[in-house]
Amino acid sequence: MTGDGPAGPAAQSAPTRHIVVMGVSGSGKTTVAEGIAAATGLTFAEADGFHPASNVDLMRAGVPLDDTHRWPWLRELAGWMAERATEGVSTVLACSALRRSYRDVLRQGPPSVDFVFLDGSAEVIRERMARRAGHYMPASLLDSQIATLEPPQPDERILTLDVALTPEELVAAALSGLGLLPGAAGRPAHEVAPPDTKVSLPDA
Ligand SMILES: Nc1ncnc2c1ncn2[C@@H]1O[C@H](COP(=O)(O)OP(=O)(O)O)[C@@H](O)[C@H]1O
Ligand SMILES: O=C(O)[C@H](O)[C@@H](O)[C@H](O)[C@H](O)COP(=O)(O)O
Repeated sequence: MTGDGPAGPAAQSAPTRHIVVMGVSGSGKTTVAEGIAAATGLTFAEADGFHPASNVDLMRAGVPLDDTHRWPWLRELAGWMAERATEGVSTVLACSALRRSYRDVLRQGPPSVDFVFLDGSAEVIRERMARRAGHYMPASLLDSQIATLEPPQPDERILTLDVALTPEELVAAALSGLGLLPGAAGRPAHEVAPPDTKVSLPDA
């Protein structure tokens, strides 16, 4: 049987895209990842939803996670992306992915992963966390998130955006920088864009 699975014939030819919007807690990952999903049709997931209750209980109590708490969670996220890839489904994930080694675990999932890093002033982020209602993550954990963060290394070729931009500006910059077009459901820009469309990636 070919071409009539859940993903349809396109899944046989077009590679899927897998975007991870990364950054410390409160940097706007969920907001931007949801915006990318809304604009493109990529399937959205929130990495927070993959944490076991024991991890959430720690964070709620103001205790930072360590590697032992994160490895199984990261492997599960990589597996989720890999499963979607086999179904021909492109994805966008909001996930802190603070360390290079964490990002490397995610890269072991689907055939390719593109990261967008939301970077910016701790004070702006702290203020947003303090105002955010109904989230388990206390603003007091921001310092440990910043201490854990390993900013993207040049060879990772990660698109970095300033959290000071509006959500709309961030989503537009992400779509452009990633070569994603509205409604394209993650197909590479060269398959859907006219030849003169400008797609910018960070310098290698
Ligand atoms: N670019 C932005 N400008 C202003 N407020 C933002 C922006 N991005 C997110 N927010 C707000 O900041 C808070 C944290 O954003 P959120 O998307 O939950 O971050 P994260 O998923 O990284 O923890 C939320 O209340 C959200 O509405
Ligand atoms: O690895 C971690 O320490 C957590 O994943 C953390 O980075 C994450 O940010 C929290 O789960 C809070 O969730 P928000 O990022 O949505 O605030």
